[in-house]
Amino acid sequence: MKIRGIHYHVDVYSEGEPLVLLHGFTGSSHNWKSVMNDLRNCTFILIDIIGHGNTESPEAPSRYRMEEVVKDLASILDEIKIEKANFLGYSMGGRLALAFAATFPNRVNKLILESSSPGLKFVEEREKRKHEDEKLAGEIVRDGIVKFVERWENIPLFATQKRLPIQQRNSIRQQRLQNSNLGLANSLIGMGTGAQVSLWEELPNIKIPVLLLCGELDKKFCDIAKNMDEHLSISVVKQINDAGHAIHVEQPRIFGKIVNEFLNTDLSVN
Ligand SMILES: C=C(O[C@H]1C=C[C@H](C(=O)CCC(=O)O)[C@@H](C(=O)O)[C@@H]1O)C(=O)O
Repeated sequence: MKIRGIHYHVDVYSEGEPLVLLHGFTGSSHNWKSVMNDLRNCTFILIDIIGHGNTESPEAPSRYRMEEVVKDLASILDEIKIEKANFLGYSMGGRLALAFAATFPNRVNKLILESSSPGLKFVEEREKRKHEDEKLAGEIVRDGIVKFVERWENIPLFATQKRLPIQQRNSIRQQRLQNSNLGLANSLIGMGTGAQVSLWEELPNIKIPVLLLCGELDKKFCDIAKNMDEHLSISVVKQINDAGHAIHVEQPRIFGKIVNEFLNTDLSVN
């Protein structure tokens, strides 16, 4: 569908409560197939984020800025005539889901953030990370997608994925390779962790229920989740045992059970 001048790949599977699923950097909506069967009573709204999957990769990095992409999400919901939805975001997708909730608070029922963050709190760390991401973006364009994916799947954050069956690892690799150099590079430049504004200051203003998921073996993002939990109004942290960063990949059954319980529990405050 054409959204604010960009062709977006959006799949909608209708059954119950609307749930927007937002994948991570280098991912696509295909990543969610392994957990959808475990999620009850959901109308799945699967979106390939700009620069990823079968969604267009515009030339201008500025079009990937978080402020632009949250407007895209609002337009997608308008297009499919859904006023309000639950949101589940993994990693980069979680940063996007949180930015959407902060921008359009009346359009989010419940928020699930898997291994994610509100960005970086201090300008010095943002500038440093922005420089690192821009350097990596340049290497993606210079060296090509194959070399980048080989490098990316071997970063320490994904070490636990080496325990996965080789067929599953190959499937993740093939999906990553479907992305374009330009799309991934511009995604890093436009909406990377260093490029986005800090949402730490927004957390106390988020008045909807938030489930913060982290993998026991991903200490960095468990620390971030626990810190976020201290600033959010209605939140809970669930640390999943024997899982790293991509919990929905490494522990899909437990992931589905926890997400189901959260989505199907009435958390309204009297
Ligand atoms: C390496 C760090 O940050 C990157 C890691 C995770 C994020 C992500 O979306 C990865 C998804 C995947 O490949 O499974 C990514 C992002 O949020 O954009 C970060 O760049 C780190 O140590 O912070």
